[in-house]
Amino acid sequence: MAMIEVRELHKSYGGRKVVDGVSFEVAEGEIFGILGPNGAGKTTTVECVEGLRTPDSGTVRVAGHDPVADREQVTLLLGAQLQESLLQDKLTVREALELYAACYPRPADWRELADRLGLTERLDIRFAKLSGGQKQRLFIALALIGNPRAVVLDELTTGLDPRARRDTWKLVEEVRDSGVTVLLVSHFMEEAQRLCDRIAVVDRGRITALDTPAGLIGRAAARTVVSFLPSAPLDVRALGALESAVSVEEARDGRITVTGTDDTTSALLSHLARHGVTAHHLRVSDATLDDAFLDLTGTDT
Ligand SMILES: Nc1ncnc2c1ncn2[C@@H]1O[C@H](COP(=O)(O)OP(=O)(O)OP(=O)(O)O)[C@@H](O)[C@H]1O
Repeated sequence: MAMIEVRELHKSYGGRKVVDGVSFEVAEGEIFGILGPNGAGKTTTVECVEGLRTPDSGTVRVAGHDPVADREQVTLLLGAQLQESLLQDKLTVREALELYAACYPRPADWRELADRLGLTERLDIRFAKLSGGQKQRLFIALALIGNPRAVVLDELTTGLDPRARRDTWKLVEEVRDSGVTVLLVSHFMEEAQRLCDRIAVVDRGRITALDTPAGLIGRAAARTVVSFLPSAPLDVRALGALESAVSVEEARDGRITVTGTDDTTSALLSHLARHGVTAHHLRVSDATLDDAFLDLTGTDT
């Protein structure tokens, strides 16, 4: 049985479809990502999974339970990351952990959890005085305090500096390694690529692709990115006509970037040789999840 199952989920606000037939399953022990541009319907989808919103139609199951009808059961099975506004500024880390632990019949040992999440030194610090990274660590601790089998983490690293973001990613991996299934909402490509076993790309309320990060990248039309500084002026438009070329850009410093497939790279090198142009500072790289995302949604994040 899947840990989380969503079938044909529909939700509208004021007649506007926000979630339009979303279906996916999250297997036990998986980190499953929901990735999409702002307003795509990601939060609405996971709030239906958490039982915070009632779907207009479709079914949602968490370990076989309906989040609306079996609210109490699902609250015990599924930990949810709090929104910042729900914690009082004056509450200390210790008070928050004790308070939330008291809400569950079989809570985790909050001292152990604080230790795992690097919060032991911060126990007497008030919430308002914590750094962004420390707040997020506290939210992860609170999501895990009821010993859930799965957690929903929504835009966990938004607003964090790169270092704190990487530390948080490590924690999410540790959470998965401890046997907890993770449903992660993100609009950071790098985050999804690094953490997720599978990703559903959501655009305007629909899933446009569902695959492993490598599968999504492979599916994108553009797979190879070549950039170079030409030794002599080049007709940039002619490069756009090369086999399977998807885009050609010329930067202000004269660097040209051609996106396409391996065939485009071969055609480009032959083209340069024919025109007696040398490619200085040549870089060839595989497309990233960013490129795949643009292909699959037609939008940037
Ligand atoms: N309670 C509500 N009433 C009306 N419209 C809403 C409500 N909640 C969300 N919306 C709208 O529904 C759309 C989808 O919102 P949602 O938060 O699910 O998207 P999202 O993909 O999580 O976006 P973001 O990354 O910006 O959080 C947005 O246009 C949002 O303004």
